[in-house]
Amino acid sequence: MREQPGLTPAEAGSPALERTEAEPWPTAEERPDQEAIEEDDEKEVDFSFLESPEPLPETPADFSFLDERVEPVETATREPSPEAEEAAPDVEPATEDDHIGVEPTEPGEGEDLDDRGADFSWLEEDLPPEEDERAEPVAPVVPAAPPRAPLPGDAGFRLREKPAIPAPDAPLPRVSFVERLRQGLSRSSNQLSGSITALFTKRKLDEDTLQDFEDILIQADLGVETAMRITDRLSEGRFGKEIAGAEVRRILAEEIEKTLDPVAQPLELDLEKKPHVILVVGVNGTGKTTTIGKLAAKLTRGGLKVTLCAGDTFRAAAVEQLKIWGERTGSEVVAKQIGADAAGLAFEAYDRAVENDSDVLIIDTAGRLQNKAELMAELEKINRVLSKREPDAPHTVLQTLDATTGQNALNQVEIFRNVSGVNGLVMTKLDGTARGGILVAIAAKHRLPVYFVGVGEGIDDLEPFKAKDFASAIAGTPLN
Ligand SMILES: Nc1nc2c(ncn2[C@@H]2O[C@H](COP(=O)(O)OP(=O)(O)OP(=O)(O)O)[C@@H](O)[C@H]2O)c(=O)[nH]1
Repeated sequence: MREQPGLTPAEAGSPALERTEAEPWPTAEERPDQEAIEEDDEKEVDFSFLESPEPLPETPADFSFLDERVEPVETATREPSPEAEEAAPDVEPATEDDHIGVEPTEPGEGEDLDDRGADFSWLEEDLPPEEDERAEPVAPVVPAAPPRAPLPGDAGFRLREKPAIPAPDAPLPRVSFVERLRQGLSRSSNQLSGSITALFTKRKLDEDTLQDFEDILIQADLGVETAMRITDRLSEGRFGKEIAGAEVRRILAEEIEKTLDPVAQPLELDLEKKPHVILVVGVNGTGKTTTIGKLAAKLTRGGLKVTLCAGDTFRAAAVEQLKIWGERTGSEVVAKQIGADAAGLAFEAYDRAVENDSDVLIIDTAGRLQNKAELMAELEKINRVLSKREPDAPHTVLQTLDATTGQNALNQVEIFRNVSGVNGLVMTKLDGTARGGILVAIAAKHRLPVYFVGVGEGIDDLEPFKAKDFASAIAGTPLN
């Protein structure tokens, strides 16, 4: 379009204002309103007309096209074949009795389900295994889109590529217990490995090195006795020679395994004397109740019947916690109100376990009372009372030890062993502790069986204790 001086672009684009060559544009003088237009442009635009109450001028609408005759389009119809006529049943028109269009039922109307004695037993039936019997889903049939012609490279466009959708995370494979033990003990082993590497890099095995090595082992909670034995073993035939860190770790693992091997035993159940009674003792917070739950899970999964006794009548939460474990494992829980006599409760629980034909009775106990003497008196009394029912009961007195407490655990075994005749240990919280070495010191000193180790709070986080796995996890050597 030709340039049109004196007009705003909007006006210039308006067909009403276009002129031909033959009809030249008027000059400013010829257009007296031009000034006014320019003035108006500078002013604020007045949209008040939009709100004007005046009605729009009515132009009579032309609907005459509706009266025009439209020629019918001829369509081909097909008469039913005589065979089809014969086969098709006669369909009567619907009557009111056909109930086409269902009346909504008012709440409360209709049949009374209770009166009919409806059978809901199917609700309790086990669901069939989903995987095997599920029908293959039928994929919807979607017509394939016609292939799109590629845009020419010089067309000035580029098709935006859809960002790649990351594949959903594959379910994490269940980490083996050994792996979890290694992860759990990695703080303990990293500390030890780091010190060993730093000590033995380009250094001959002399008195000072051996002394430093012994100190490292003691700091790792392995105990003086074990530390001295490992140091002696290391110096045999190697004194005055260079030794690699890997070789030191291998010897360390071997010696730890030697110490732990005699105590890594399974918990033996004598079901000739049903119920086998396990009394669980230990300082509060060391994981007694949690360990009882995990043990009950293992036993019930193994097909044994278990009764639990909430003998920690000092702490309400412990009773509740045990009840939850009872529900989870399908074990009956014998409990009483807070402050009840724990020995009396253990006695009743024993009778209940006999009545309900339990294979195993596990008794929880308090870890803390008003004072230590009171706690010890209570534990002694539980033993006494139980032995009235069955001379060998409790058959197992299991002490839980918290791996994070380090050297303290040694003293705890000493005390509980004397008072309640501990004859087996479970070390809990080996996940994430830097003090896992304490188990070696306890094994060396007390020589009590270590039945299980705990590496977490979950139901499956308790595993039989294996000397080789533990030794290689602490020493940081590969498992072979
Ligand atoms: N990380 C970890 N936590 C654990 C483990 N075992 C127990 N716990 C946690 O330690 C805490 C104390 O455990 P409890 O089972 O209540 O200990 P308790 O000895 O019965 O305590 P009291 O009833 O106070 O005597 C809880 O939070 C447990 O979940 C374990 O192996 N690893």
